[in-house]
Amino acid sequence: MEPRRVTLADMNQKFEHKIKVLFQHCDPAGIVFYPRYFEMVNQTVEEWHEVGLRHSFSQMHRESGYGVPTVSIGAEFTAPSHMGDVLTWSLEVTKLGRTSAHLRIIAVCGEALRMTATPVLVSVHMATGRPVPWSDDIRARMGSFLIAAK
Ligand SMILES: CC(C)(COP(=O)(O)OP(=O)(O)OC[C@H]1O[C@@H](n2cnc3c(N)ncnc32)[C@H](O)[C@@H]1OP(=O)(O)O)[C@@H](O)C(=O)NCCC(=O)NCCSC(=O)c1cc(O)c2ccccc2c1O
Repeated sequence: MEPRRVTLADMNQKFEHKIKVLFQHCDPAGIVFYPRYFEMVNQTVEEWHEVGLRHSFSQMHRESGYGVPTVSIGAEFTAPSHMGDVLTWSLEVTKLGRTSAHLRIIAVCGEALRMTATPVLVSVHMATGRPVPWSDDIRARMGSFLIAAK
């Protein structure tokens, strides 16, 4: 069957979830330590797979036999976060390649931007560690989070 094309009407979805900043995330200065932000970025990617793409990480790794390592990541820390802050994380796809997906993930607290991460994930076959094209199904689901070129 011909894979369904992603149309403009399908695009521009944004995945959102919230993470409360806990004591375990903070350094002695009382602000979120940057490796913890990267864990939250990872958590956002996992939640997106589970809820947004309806293809959980356990399904992907244990049943489908592929993974999505990060080949590149940019990060900008705009303002500090403190214990008790509730961060709203949102994720969009900025580019969908043959085997790669470029993401923009931002964390805000209320209206205030705290961090922006721009990871590039690559679909790899777990047994070989080599890139494999996205399946038509996952490509179509990821396509709905693709932001239209401005
Ligand atoms: C990932 C690799 C196997 C890719 O190998 P290679 O670069 O040789 O492949 P290609 O040249 O064919 O390129 C494939 C594809 O990637 C794009 N690309 C390659 N390099 C870059 C780059 N620097 N920036 C942007 N894009 C790049 C290229 O354009 C191709 O795209 P197409 O769409 O055109 O097909 C190999 O690079 C590799 O194995 N790298 C090491 C990966 C790694 O170890 N990362 C750190 C650890 S990963 C990790 O800890 C991790 C754990 C998790 O639990 C995660 C959970 C959720 C998300 C991420 C997780 C995660 O990253």
